[in-house]
Amino acid sequence: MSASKALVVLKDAALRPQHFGKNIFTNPLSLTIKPTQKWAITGTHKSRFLQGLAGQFTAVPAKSRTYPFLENKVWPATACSLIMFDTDIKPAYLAARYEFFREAEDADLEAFLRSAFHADATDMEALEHQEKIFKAVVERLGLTSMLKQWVVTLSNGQNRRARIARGLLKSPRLLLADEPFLGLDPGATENLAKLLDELAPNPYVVLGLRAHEPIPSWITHVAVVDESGIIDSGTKEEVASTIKRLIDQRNSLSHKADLFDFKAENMVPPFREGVESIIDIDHATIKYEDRMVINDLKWVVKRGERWHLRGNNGSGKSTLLSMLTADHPKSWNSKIKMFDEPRKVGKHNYFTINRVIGHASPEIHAIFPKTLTAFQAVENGFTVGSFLPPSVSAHVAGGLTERQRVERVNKLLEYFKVKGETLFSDLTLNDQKVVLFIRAIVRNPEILILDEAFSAMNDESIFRCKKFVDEWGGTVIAIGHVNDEIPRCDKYIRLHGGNTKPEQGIIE
Ligand SMILES: Nc1ncnc2c1ncn2[C@@H]1O[C@H](COP(=O)(O)OP(=O)(O)OP(=O)(O)O)[C@@H](O)[C@H]1O
Repeated sequence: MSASKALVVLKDAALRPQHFGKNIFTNPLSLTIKPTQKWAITGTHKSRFLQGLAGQFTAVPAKSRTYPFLENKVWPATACSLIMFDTDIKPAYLAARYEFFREAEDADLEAFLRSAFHADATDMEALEHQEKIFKAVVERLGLTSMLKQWVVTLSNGQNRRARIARGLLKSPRLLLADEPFLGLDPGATENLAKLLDELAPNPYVVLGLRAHEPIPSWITHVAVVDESGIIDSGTKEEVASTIKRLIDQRNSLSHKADLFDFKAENMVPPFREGVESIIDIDHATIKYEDRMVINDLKWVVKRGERWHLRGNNGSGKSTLLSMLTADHPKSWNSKIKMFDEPRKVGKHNYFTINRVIGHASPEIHAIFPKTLTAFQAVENGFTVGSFLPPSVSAHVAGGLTERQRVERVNKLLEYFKVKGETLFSDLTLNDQKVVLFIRAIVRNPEILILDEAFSAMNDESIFRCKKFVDEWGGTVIAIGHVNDEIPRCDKYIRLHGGNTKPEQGIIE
C-alpha cells in the first residue's frame, strides 16, 4: 500500500441500487479523497453518499469508483466499514433492559466486542496485536468498567460507543462514521472526536455530519451533498459559505407561515380538579448490585410544567423515565406518587399508569412493529402501553369515538406530511420518528415524555413538532443532548449518576 495513493476516487460516477436501477443522485459524482485529507460529508443526502463511498450500490460505469490505496485483491466493501446509527438502533426490549435474568443469547460487552475479531488470527503475534488494540480501543472509549455488563443494559450513549469500538476492532482500512456524535454528551463527544482524529492511517476516517453540527477542528475538507449530487466540495474554508447558506435556510424555516396552520383542536390537556402534582418522587434511590445510578432523587412535577431532563450518558435519565412508565422493576414504590396518589400494587398497574402517558424514545423505535402502516402506527397510540402490539393491548384510551380517532390520526398525519398508507418500514427515518411522535401525542396524554424524540429528524419536522408541543398545554418531560432538538422547557433536572445528588433549576 502506498501512503500517497488516493483512498477513494469518484469520476463521473452514477450510483444505483442495482446495475439497471434508477440513479440515486441525479448528477454524476466526482470527488477524490486523499490520505492526507480528513473529510466530513454533510447535506441532506450525506448518508447515501457515505454508503456509496463504503462500496455499497453499483457504480456505473464500473471504473468510475476506485480505491487506489487498496491492493488489487481487496474487496472495497469489506475493507471499508460504515457505522450508521440512525437505521440500526439497539434492539433492547424496553422492560427487558431492567430485568435481572437474561436469555442465553445475550452477550456481555466484552463478548460483543471480541466477536469483531477474525477467528482465523491464531498465531501469537496476531493475538498479541489484537489484545493491544482491544485494550487501547476500550480504554479510549471509556468502556473498561462496563466489560462484564450485558450489552442490553448499556445506556444509549454507552451503546453507541460500544458499536464504534466494535467497528474499530474489525480493523477496517477506511472507517465511515455517520453522525457518530448523535446522542453523546459533550465530554463523550470531545473524547470521541479526538480519537477519530488520531486514528489515521489505521484506519482512515470519513465523518457524516448534519450541517448545523459543529465540524471538528481537525476536519480539513467537506463535501455538501443533496439529491442532485455534490453541490460543493473543497477545504473547510472553501465550502464555508455553502454551509452557512444551509444553516440560514434552516433558521428561516421557523418563520414559514404554513408551519403554523395546525390548530390542536380537541387536544386541550385533561384537567384534574384539586390535584397538586402530576409526579412526586420522594427521595428515591436506584442501584444495580453495588452501583448507585440514581442518588436520593426528590422531584415534583406540577401540571403544565415543561422539564428538560439533563445528564451525561449513563447518568440515569432513561432509568428515571422507565420508573415513571412502569418499565422498571422498581417502579412499584410508594415513594412515587402520580396525581397525588402513591403507587401501589393492586391499585395501579402498567395500564393504569401508562393510560396518562404519551412516550416516544429510541427504545420504542427499536422494537416498534415495522409491518404496520403509518396510519396503524399512529392509531396504535390510542392503545395503552409503550410497546405492546395492538392485538395484545386492547386498552383503548382517549375518550373519542372511532370516527373521531380516525379523523384525528388523519389530520395529524396530514399536518406532519406523512402518507398514512406507507408501511412503517418503508418510511424514511425522519418520517418514522415523526410517526412515533404523533403516536405519543395522538391520545392527548396528561404527561408527554420525549426521549431523544426529535433527534435524527430533519429541520422542518423538528420545527413542526416543537411548534406543536409549544402550543399544546400539557406536562412535558424531554431528554435531548442538543438544545435545538427539544421543545421549549422552563425547568431542568440534572442527574449525575450515583456520585452526586440530582440538581434542579429554572431555565432562563
Ligand atoms: N440492568 C442493569 N445492570 C447494570 N447496570 C445497568 C442496568 N441498566 C442500566 N444500567 C446502567 O445504569 C446507568 C444509567 O443508564 P441510563 O440508560 O439510565 O442512562 P442515561 O442517562 O439514559 O444515558 P444516555 O444519555 O446514554 O441515554 C448506565 O451506566 C447503565 O450502564
